[in-house]
Parts: sequence; structure tokens; C-alpha cells
Amino acid sequence: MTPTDTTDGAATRPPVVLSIAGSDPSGGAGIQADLKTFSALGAYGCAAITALTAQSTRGVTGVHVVPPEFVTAQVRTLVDDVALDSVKIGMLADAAIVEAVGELLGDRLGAPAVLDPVMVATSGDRLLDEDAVAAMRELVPRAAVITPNLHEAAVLLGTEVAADVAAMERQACQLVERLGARRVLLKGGHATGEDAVDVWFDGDRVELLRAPRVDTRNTHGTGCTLSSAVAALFPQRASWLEAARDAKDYLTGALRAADGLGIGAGNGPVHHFHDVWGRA
Ligand SMILES: Nc1ncnc2c1ncn2[C@@H]1O[C@H](COP(=O)(O)OP(=O)(O)OP(=O)(O)O)[C@@H](O)[C@H]1O
Ligand SMILES: Cc1ncc(CO)c(N)n1
Repeated sequence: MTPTDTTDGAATRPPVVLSIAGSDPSGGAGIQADLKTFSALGAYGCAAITALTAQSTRGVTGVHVVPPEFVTAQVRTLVDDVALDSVKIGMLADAAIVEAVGELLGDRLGAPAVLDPVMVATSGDRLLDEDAVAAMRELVPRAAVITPNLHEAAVLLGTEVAADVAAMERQACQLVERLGARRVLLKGGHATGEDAVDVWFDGDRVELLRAPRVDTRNTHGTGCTLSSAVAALFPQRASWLEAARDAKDYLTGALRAADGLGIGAGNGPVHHFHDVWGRA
């Protein structure tokens, strides 16, 4: 599998994709992972930063949040000049930024958004204030796709974490029916089992996206990578489901490519380059 072929890469305008997310200096997650993913998948990446984290593969030691009006200013200045093809939304840090991004989605962006409702890092550190969950529920219907992990889906629904794929399917449906999500890619990375199974529901059909579980602790940035890959691929594919399938394939390759990389002493990062296609 390869990204969309172009006969003359230099002369063809690539899809322009914006990430609205936090910075991870370790390069495994956040804006840094998003931009690497966009480039590897043939998109042109833009980025508006919501928060700086002091973070490594071992965890998060600090968060410095950008004022919400400056998040808005970054995005407005960009979209007044550059036409976007899609948007990925990651760490939003607090309720005021969630609300500011909701307003931007309402009328300013002119492109569909993939919302990764980031709440907690791989290391267990909080990346969204607890009192921002209600605002996040309001943001859900404004995104074209949401990509919660098992914990985020349970928090959004106010229920238990899904214990098996059947429960994931039920929760994906509830996210559409109760919270008004338009499409859901519910990630099963934190489940157990031979395969890493994600559940897709678009209000019409349930599909299981399945890949062999990679035996690794280098899972830092898997969620950021998957949502960014969906945003980068949607303009290059015939449907959201096709973009999601190929994004999962890319992510699995990036996980395999991280094997033996030796970056950091904690949960190491996934690795991005064009060649990870086909490794899944
Ligand atoms: N060990 C693994 N092997 C294969 N795929 C995995 C593995 N761990 C996670 N995934 C996949 O990675 C993607 C991200 O899932 P996950 O549930 O880990 O998201 P997340 O918790 O948001 O990620 P992050 O840890 O970056 O915050 C999903 O497609 C999931 O199936
Ligand atoms: C900045 C940032 N965004 C998202 C995640 C989720 O993994 C993270 N660890 N850091």
C-alpha cells in the first residue's frame, strides 16, 4: 500500500492539513507526531499549538497552557491565508480551549475535523482538566470523526471501560446516538488479545479494524499518529472508512518501525517514514 501516487510531486498541491494540539518535546506524540505523520503520508502539515508540555518517554513533568484567544488567533491568521483540506484536533488542555476550538469548528475552518479527545498521556499524566469533559462532549458533534481510546469513550459516556469488542461496539453506537458523534473510531490499543481491534461506526455500519498486536512498550504517540493519519488520508481516499483503514495500516507499520529504536528509557515513540507502509 502506498499514499496516493502523483505523477509530478513537485508540481501537485498536496492536501493541506492542520493540527491543533499540544507540543511533546520528545517527538513521540502531540504536534511533533502529527507533522511527521502528515509528511510521511504526502500531506502538507500546519500546526497551531494549544499547550507546551515538558515531556519525555518517561512522562509529563509540566504543562504550560496557551491562552484560548491566542489559540483562536493562530488558527484565524492561518485560515485567512491558507485553504485547509482537513484538520486534526489533539490535546486541548482546558475547557476554555475546548470552547474556543468549538467556535472555530462552527464557522471558520472550512474543512472537516478529526477529533482525538485526548485526556491522559500513555504515562498516565492528565492532559485535559477534569472539568473540561462537559465541554468536550459539546465538541463531539462538531467533528467529522472522533477517535477516543477505551478510557476516553467511557468518560465521555459516563460508563465503565469496555471489557470486550462487543462492549466497544455498543459504546461506539452510544457515542453516535447519545452524544451526536458523526463517525467514531473507538481504539482498542489498551485492551488485551492477539489483535489490536478498533471499532468503526458511522451511524450506519459497524466495522472492525484489526491488526496484529505488536509486542512492544514503544506505544508513545499511537493515538496521535492514528488520528493524524486519518486526517492526512481523508483528502486522498474515497471515504472516511477507507482513510481509517489505511491509517490503521500506517500506524501498525510505524509501531513495527519503532522496534529496537532505543529512544528514551520509558514508553518509546513510534517511528515515521514513508517506508512503514506495507510493514503491517
Ligand atoms: N501494541 C499494539 N500493537 C498494535 N496496535 C496497537 C498497539 N497498541 C495500540 N495499538 C493501536 O494504536 C492505535 C491507538 O490506540 P490506543 O488505544 O493506544 O490510543 P491512545 O491511548 O489514544 O494512544 P496514546 O497512548 O498515544 O495516547 C489503535 O489503532 C490501536 O489499536
Ligand atoms: C502533547 C501531547 N498530546 C497528546 C498526547 C497523547 O499521547 C501526549 N502524550 N502529549
